[in-house]
Amino acid sequence: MIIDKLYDSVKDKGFVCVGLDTSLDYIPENIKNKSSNVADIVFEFNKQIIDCTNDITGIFKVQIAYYEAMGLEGLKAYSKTLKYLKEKNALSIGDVKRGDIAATAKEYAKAHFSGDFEVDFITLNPYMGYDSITPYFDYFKSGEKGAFVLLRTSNPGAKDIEYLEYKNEPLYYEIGENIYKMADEFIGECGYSSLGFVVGGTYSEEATEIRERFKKSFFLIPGYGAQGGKAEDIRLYLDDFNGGVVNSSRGIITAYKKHEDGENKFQEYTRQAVENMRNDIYGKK
Ligand SMILES: O=C(O)c1cc(=O)[nH]c(=O)n1[C@@H]1O[C@H](COP(=O)(O)O)[C@@H](O)[C@H]1O
Repeated sequence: MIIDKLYDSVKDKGFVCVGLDTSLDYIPENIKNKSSNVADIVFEFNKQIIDCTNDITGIFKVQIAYYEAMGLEGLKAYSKTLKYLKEKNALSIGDVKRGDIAATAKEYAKAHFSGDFEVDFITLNPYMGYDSITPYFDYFKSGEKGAFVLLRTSNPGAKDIEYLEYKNEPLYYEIGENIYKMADEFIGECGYSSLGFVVGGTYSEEATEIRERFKKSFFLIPGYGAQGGKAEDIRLYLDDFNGGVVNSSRGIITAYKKHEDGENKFQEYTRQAVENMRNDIYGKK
């Protein structure tokens, strides 16, 4: 199961998930000056990040919106980045947050689990119902692919719908419990399922309860860094520093901007940002 690969990767390389949310605004001038082609510039930036962090990064998450916003050139860079990750034996999450009727979902599955945009995991939005999630199951059964379904997100608007009261508790528990049952079919040797959840690291009130109730769920935990998620809160969602990956995007890929000599030492500062994040969450600083 793909989740066993992720579990082993976290064991070897740690729980950090580097987010390649690449906007042209984030790219140092000296990389921009290397080419006039947008796809090449974006890929070169991502490649440099991957090269200097791969040995301390459990998985990379590539947020497709940033690439779509750049049109066809952006999607070329998206595809090239995913191929490069594969070449480097790095695992990938395509952050596509899909959710649609079954017939369309089947096409999304094909689009992101094969071909030009193939990734190991994708993100899914369950709010159109369970028939928007089940069309991906054949890929999970194959053992090759997995997904993270939004459970309780990191944004302030999470309160608007996810927290609506249902059977005396927030609605996301009801959705979570139903998907958790389905996820039982895809449990790997590591004890976690290839169908996991996205849990925002910006809230901690229910962290212990969430970890306890969804014991066999692997979590994608965004919100550290730019969104202010705290190490002590995020730790609660992990299980012995595994069982989840902690994403930071802007906090890592724009870290170099905080230094006067940042452009010249782009890779050094990027790696340092991952190391600092690891140490912070491990409680070493
Ligand atoms: O599914 C996600 O990855 C996600 C869920 C969520 O609840 N909150 C959240 O921020 N994300 C994503 O995680 C990344 C966070 O980026 P930074 O805030 O720059 O670290 C972005 O790619 C978001 O789209």
